[in-house]
Amino acid sequence: MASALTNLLQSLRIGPLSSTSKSNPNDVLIIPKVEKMKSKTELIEVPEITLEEVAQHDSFDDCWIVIYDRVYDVTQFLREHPGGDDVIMDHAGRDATIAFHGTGHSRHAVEMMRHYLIGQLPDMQCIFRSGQNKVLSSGIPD
Ligand code: HEM
Repeated sequence: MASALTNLLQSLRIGPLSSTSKSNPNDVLIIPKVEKMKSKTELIEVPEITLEEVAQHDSFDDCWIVIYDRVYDVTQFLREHPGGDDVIMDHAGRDATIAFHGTGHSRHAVEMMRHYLIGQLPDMQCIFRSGQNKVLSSGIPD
């Protein structure tokens, strides 16, 4: 059981630095910051983008939004969004978390989001995630 858990944590890249020591209290948990999934095995980090920078992208032809402290470029997606472009444009260049959450998007919709992920807010501007990836709401992207 313990090794199954260890394997799971290792496959998620969350685990003690040393794989040889058993439950050393000095082990440090490595928890990845925000990473964009390039393939199943390759993870790359996304850059920090401030709310001020996001605010510069508030038009139909250049639309960024913030959902759960992560920044998405939805310029192309706007046109194909099943809920319509207008509902996203209402939040262009700003935080859209509450509207996104309130709509009750499906798991499929949440998984789609990774395709549009371009960055994350700096820690100082995060309001839904803080510290070691603590999430204050449920049903959000991993
Ligand atoms: C990257 C961001 C977004 C993605 C990938 C996305 C994706 C989707 C998808 C796949 C659907 C179809 C229903 C579902 O599977 O849940 C949907 C519906 C919808 N979305 Fe989004 N969405 C995004 C952002 C937003 C935002 C910011 C709003 C703001 C209000 C919004 C409002 C809606 C609405 C109103 C519907 C229609 C729900 C219905 O007819 O039942 N979406 N979205």
